[in-house]
Amino acid sequence: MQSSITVRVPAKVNAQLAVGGRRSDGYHGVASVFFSVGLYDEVTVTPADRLRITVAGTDAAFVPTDPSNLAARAALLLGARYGIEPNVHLHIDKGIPVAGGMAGGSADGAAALVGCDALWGTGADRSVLLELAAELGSDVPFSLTGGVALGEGRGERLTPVPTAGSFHWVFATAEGGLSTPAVYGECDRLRELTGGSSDTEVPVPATDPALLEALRTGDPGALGAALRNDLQAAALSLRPALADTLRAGTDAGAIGALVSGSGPTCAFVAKDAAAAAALAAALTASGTCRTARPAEGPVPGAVLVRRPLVPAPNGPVSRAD
Ligand SMILES: C[C@](O)(CO)[C@H](O)COP(=O)(O)OP(=O)(O)OC[C@H]1O[C@@H](n2ccc(N)nc2=O)[C@H](O)[C@@H]1O
Ligand SMILES: Nc1ncnc2c1ncn2[C@@H]1O[C@H](COP(=O)(O)OP(=O)(O)OP(=O)(O)O)[C@@H](O)[C@H]1O
Repeated sequence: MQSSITVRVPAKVNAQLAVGGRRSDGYHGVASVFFSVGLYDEVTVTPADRLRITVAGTDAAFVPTDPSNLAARAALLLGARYGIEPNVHLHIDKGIPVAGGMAGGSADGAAALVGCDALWGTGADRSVLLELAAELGSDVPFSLTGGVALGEGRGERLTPVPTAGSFHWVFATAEGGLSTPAVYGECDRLRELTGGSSDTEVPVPATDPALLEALRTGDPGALGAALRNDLQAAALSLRPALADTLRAGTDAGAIGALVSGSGPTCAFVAKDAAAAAALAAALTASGTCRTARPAEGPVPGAVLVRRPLVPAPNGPVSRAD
């Protein structure tokens, strides 16, 4: 019989994040070019007598193990949809920075949806998983799909973006996280100083065609030049030291630099794998970040890495893959 399922799920960076005005529901309309990169969490789902969460990895101590954890919320939501008691142990091995602007919690929510679906044999359609993902959070649908995608609405309405080849990124993590609502709130506050922050006062968010062309042609220089994040000023306002990190990366040869999503992780583009390794070493040595890691992308979204154990037709139990 099947014992446990492990799902691997990547982090994201927003190669571009255009933020519209604050809507009446409190969210902001966005045009987000989500880009999945090879920094991963793994979520292992095992049958248990009750819903239980454990967390390992860097900064595990900052991740909630109560029902507010996005992985727990995902199990509860999928269970409620299919009338299943969500009695599972969810073990999260964190490789994605916590509260770092790289959708770590969202990744775990997406992974738990995929893992519980496989464990319970619910066979949910992709469209159902995407709908539940959007209910969990604006970034969760993209964690499910991975690749590169344009996110509209509050970020949950996805359209795949064609890309060529692989791009080389470096991610510089910071001590301590930033709260996503606080960064959006700071963005509104800064906008109030210069003309208003509501839906009617801020232009409709749109993507830059130069970014889409850079992705389509696989040109890292053009990607670096087209990076843009409307939340960056707010993240820098809340954490001024991030300017030093961005400058250190640019001085060390990055061909593009921006704050990742709501921060405080800073993201840099390098021309190839060797340049990314050198840039990560220089950033780590600069003392302007906790550590810097290279990662390639795009990569797929949440995927099963260990399939259920199933009885072989004429023999002992074996792995399905
Ligand atoms: C900054 C990004 O990571 C960029 O991809 C996302 O916009 C944030 O997505 P997320 O963490 O999944 O956020 P959610 O869990 O949906 O929302 C958390 C809070 O962030 C703010 N929020 C989020 C998304 C959005 N489009 N507008 C917002 O104003 C709201 O205050 C909301 O209450
Ligand atoms: N599985 C989880 N992993 C990490 N944080 C979680 C998780 N579930 C809930 N949280 C809560 O969510 C907060 C934000 O963490 P997360 O790592 O998702 O931030 P983020 O990467 O900045 O998110 P995003 O980029 O989607 O805005 C944490 O401070 C924590 O309280």
